[in-house]
Amino acid sequence: MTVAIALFTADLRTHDSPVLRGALDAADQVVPLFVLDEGIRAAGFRTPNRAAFLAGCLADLDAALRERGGRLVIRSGDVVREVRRVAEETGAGQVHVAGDVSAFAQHREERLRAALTEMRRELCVHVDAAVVIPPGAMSPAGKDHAAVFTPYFRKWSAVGTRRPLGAPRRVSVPGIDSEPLPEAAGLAGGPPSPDLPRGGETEARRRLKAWLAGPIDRYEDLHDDLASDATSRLSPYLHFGCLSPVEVVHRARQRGGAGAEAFVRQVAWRDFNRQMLADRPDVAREDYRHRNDRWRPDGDDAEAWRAGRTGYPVVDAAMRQLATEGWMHNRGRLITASFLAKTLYVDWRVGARYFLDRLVDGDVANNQLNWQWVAGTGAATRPNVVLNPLLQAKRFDPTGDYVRRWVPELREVEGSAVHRPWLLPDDRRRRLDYPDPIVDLDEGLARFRRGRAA
Ligand SMILES: Cc1cc2nc3c(=O)[nH]c(=O)nc-3n(C[C@H](O)[C@H](O)[C@H](O)COP(=O)(O)OP(=O)(O)OC[C@H]3O[C@@H](n4cnc5c(N)ncnc54)[C@H](O)[C@@H]3O)c2cc1C
Repeated sequence: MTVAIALFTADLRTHDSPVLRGALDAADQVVPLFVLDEGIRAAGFRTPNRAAFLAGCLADLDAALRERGGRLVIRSGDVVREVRRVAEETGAGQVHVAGDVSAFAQHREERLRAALTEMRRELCVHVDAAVVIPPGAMSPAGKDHAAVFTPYFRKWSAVGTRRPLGAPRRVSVPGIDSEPLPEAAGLAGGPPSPDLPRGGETEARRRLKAWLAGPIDRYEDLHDDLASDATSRLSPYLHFGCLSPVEVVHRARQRGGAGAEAFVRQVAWRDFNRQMLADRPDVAREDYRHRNDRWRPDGDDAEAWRAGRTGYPVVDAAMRQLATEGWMHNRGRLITASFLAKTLYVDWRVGARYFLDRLVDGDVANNQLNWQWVAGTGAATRPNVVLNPLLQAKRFDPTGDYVRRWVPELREVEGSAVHRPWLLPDDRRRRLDYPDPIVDLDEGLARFRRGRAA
């Protein structure tokens, strides 16, 4: 009886899982293993929202494997030590794992290879299943990344993708001890956001099916409209690998139409950011293009921003959406990031850290590089553009419904007047428990230009 280990990392699913399929094809029995590694925890799972979501993903993966006659084996500790132990306990001759270009995963792969070679076992590294087209497939991995999205996307669209794999029918697991499934509270201190989405492949597939059945057709027209909430909300499921991006793109293309095309283009941004980070791991902390900014440090302004009390309703609405759902609309992310980095001229790293702490889809490549894009230190071709929150509100929340949904203090203010509460008659204004703007937009703009020009 031969045994192989399928080591799950950022691919917490049974459908289109090259790792699970590879292990099943190679051996009679498979150990589906997830290691709660100290390194993973330090790298970001300690945040309550992502910890709660991860706990949901693992419970769902275990249930899916049980339906197929197997189960998930959980271990805690150093991933290499635990893989060695499981290989010794079960006599597994191979370990299957997904390729991953992040510095953390590369280090893990090197250590696994060394340990398994010493044990005369084999490490089988599969395609990077977290992206559609892995960084090395269009240009050598870790070299010569594309710095401009449009030509990258043209090339990306021309590369064929592999066909998604189905889920296995049966998974036979050898007798082996497992720790209990982790509880969210045990993974991270502090409660998650109250309206956090539920983690796991089942919920991911339900959402994808519903999305493809109709709403995707409105995506091109409505994806920027804050109140319509007309985006897929698939980002946390893609981040944790509950959904394969290859399958998502494949099915969207099958569906076809302008909405699907616009949606696929957006999914390509994940691959674009990942290939940049693969080549420039320093951009997680350092400017991609250094511009001698005289950033202001964390302080009262940033605190008002975090609390959703800046006095600019559209900014505050988006920050409160983040606090409540652990997720924020992309247009909200653009407005709030521009407000912090350019209007308040606070170091983009302060905002990026807060987003990473709260976002259930928080992801180093997508978060840091989007922050840098907005702050003007990233790949944006117009780095000095400042998003005026009042103009953004007029365009992307013309009725004011998004603000009224998230800022209860302003719920009684009708129409677009909700975006400028300081213009209300004095007696009405006084009755609202809502702050005056913490910054004058023109002064903010002048400060940004002075700082950047210096
Ligand atoms: C300052 C800032 C920080 C961000 N931080 C993150 C982050 O940590 N994690 C994250 O997944 N996305 C991040 N984004 C990108 C984007 O806002 C989210 O991916 C999107 O809002 C998720 O919602 P959705 O699934 O409904 O997206 P949809 O509009 O339905 O898009 C489909 C998918 O495409 C991908 N996508 C869409 N836009 C982008 C983008 N600009 N960059 C990368 N991928 C994209 C996502 O995986 C998304 O699920 C950030 C954007 C900004 C401006």
